[in-house]
Amino acid sequence: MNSGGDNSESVYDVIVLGAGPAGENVADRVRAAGLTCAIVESELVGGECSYWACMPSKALLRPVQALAAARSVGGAAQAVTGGLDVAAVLARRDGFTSNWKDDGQAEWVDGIGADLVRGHGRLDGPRRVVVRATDGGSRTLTARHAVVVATGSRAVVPPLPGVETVRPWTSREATSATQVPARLAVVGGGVVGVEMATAWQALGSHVTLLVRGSALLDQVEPFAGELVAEGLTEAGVDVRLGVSATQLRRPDGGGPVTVTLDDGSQLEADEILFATGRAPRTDDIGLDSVGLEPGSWLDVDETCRVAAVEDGWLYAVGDVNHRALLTHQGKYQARLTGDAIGVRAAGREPDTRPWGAHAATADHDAVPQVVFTHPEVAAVGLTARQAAEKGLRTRVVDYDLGSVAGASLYADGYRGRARMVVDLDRDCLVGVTFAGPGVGELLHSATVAVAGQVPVARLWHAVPAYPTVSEVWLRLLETYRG
Ligand SMILES: Cc1cc2nc3c(=O)[nH]c(=O)nc-3n(C[C@H](O)[C@H](O)[C@H](O)COP(=O)(O)OP(=O)(O)OC[C@H]3O[C@@H](n4cnc5c(N)ncnc54)[C@H](O)[C@@H]3O)c2cc1C
Ligand SMILES: NC(=O)c1ccc[n+]([C@@H]2O[C@H](COP(=O)([O-])OP(=O)(O)OC[C@H]3O[C@@H](n4cnc5c(N)ncnc54)[C@H](O)[C@@H]3O)[C@@H](O)[C@H]2O)c1
Repeated sequence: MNSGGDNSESVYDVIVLGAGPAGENVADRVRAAGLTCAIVESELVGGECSYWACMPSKALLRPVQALAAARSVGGAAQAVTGGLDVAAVLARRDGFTSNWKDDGQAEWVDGIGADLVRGHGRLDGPRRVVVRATDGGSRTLTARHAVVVATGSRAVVPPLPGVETVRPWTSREATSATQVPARLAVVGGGVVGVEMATAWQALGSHVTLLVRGSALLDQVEPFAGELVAEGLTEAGVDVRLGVSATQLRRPDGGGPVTVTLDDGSQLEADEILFATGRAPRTDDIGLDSVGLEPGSWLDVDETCRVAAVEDGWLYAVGDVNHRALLTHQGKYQARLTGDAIGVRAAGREPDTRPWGAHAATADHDAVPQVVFTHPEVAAVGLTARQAAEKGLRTRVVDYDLGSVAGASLYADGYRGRARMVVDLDRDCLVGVTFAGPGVGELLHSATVAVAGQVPVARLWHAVPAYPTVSEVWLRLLETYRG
C-alpha cells in the first residue's frame, strides 16, 4: 500500500519513521520476523544516502579516481588525451539518483510487504505516530510493539553574519548541482569537505578549502590527512589550514560571495559549501510528547532502544542515534534492531552480549570507513591515539605502501602508507588504516581482522596473493615480528 493522508487510524506491529537506508533495513527485518510494518517517509524513499550523499557523491568521485588511475600507469597514461567529460559525469550521477525519483525503492518497500505512508511523521505520545500528508490530510498510526526513529541527519550551517544572504551550498547542493561554479569555497576539512573539494576541482571549479584546524580528516591517522592534503594541493585545490570564515556577503544576490577570514583577508567565490557537520532530524518529530528533548540525538542501548523511554517501545537507528554516521553502520544497527524487535515480540530475550546477534558491538570497536579522495583513505577501528586514550598497551606498526610490489604495479610512483595498531595484551589488531590509491577495496580484510579479533599469530596464515596491494599485510606482520 502506498498512501497519503486519509484521516484514518491504523494499527501495525512496528512503525518506522524515515525510509533512509536504516529505516528500510528495519522494515525488512521486522517483516522477515512476520510482523506488520508501516514506514513513513516525508521526502524520497532511500533517504539522504541515495539522493544527496553516498551515491551521488561517489558517482561524482569515481570518474576522478578512474582517470587518475589511468594516468598513473605508463602505457595507459599515453592513451588519456583529454580530461573529464563534465556533462557525462553529471549525467551518470543523475542515473545513480534515478533523477531524484524513488519509484524503484517504493516498489521495494511494497515487495517486502510493508506499507509506505507518505508524509511528515510525528510521535504523539507512546506508540502513536501522526502523519501529515502534503495534501493536508492526516493519519494516526499505532504500534503494538515498537516505533523506530530513523529520521537521519541534516547539514549544519554555522550562524555566521551574512550567511542567510549567500544561499550557501550544503551537502545537498554539492551532490546535486547541475552547473560547475568557476570558484568554490569549501568550509570544513572533514569527509564531506575533502570529498567534495576533490570532485568539484576535477569537474573544473577552482576550489579553496578552508579548514579551521591544523589538519584534514582529524578523525583518522594524521598521515592519512597529510596524504589527502598533498593530493588535493597537487590537483590544484588551495588548501588553507588554520583559517576560519567570519563573515559572508553576496551583495547583489546573484553575484559572487565574499568571505571574510579571521586573518582579515577576503576571498571571493561563486559558491560556498559548508561541510561543517550534521544535526539530528529530531526537531519536529514530537519527541516532547514522549518526554524527550526536541532536536537532540537519541541515546540508545546496544539493541538501539531509547533507554530513557519507559516500556521499551521506542528505538532509534542510523545517523539519528549518533553512534556512527555511516550508511553501513546504520544498516547494521537496523538489521539487528529489527531482529531484536522480532525476538521481543515473540516473548523471547534478545542476545545482547558483546558481539551477540542483537548487540551493535561493532559500532564501538570496528567501524570501517572509506574516504573516496585521491588518494583514498580506508580505516577501521581505533587510531593509535584513540587506543592510547583508551589505555590500551599497543604497538603501532607502519609500512610504506609504495614499496609493496603489487602497489608499484598498480600505479607508477605509488604513494601510500599503512598502519596497524596491535593490542599487545590480547595479541590482536584494534585498528588498521590504509592511505593510497585503490585502498578502499582492501579495507574489508582489516575489518574482518579487527571485528574477528584474529590473533596476530593466525594472521600469518592469511596469505595475501602476490603481487597485489594486499601484500602489505605480510609486510606489516614482518615489520611487527622484526
Ligand atoms: C555528502 C555525503 C556523503 C556521504 N557518503 C557516505 C558514504 O560514502 N558512505 C557512507 O557509509 N556514508 C556516507 N554518508 C553518510 C550517510 O549518508 C548517512 O550515514 C546515511 O544516509 C544515514 O542513513 P539514515 O537512514 O540514518 O538517514 P537518512 O539517509 O538521512 O534518511 C532519513 C530519512 O528519514 C526521512 N525523514 C526525516 N524526518 C522525517 C519525518 N518526520 N517523517 C517522515 N520521514 C522523515 C528523510 O526524508 C530521509 O528520507 C555521507 C553523507 C554525506 C552528507
Ligand atoms: N565516505 C564516507 O564514508 C563519507 C562521506 C561523507 C560524509 N560521511 C559522513 O557524514 C558525516 C558528516 O560529514 P562532515 O564532513 O559534514 O562532518 P565531519 O564532522 O566529518 O567534519 C566537519 C568538519 O567541519 C569542521 N567544522 C565544524 N564547524 C565548523 C565551523 N563553524 N567552521 C569551520 N569548520 C567547522 C569540523 O572541525 C570538522 O573538521 C560524517 O560523520 C561522515 O562520516 C561519510
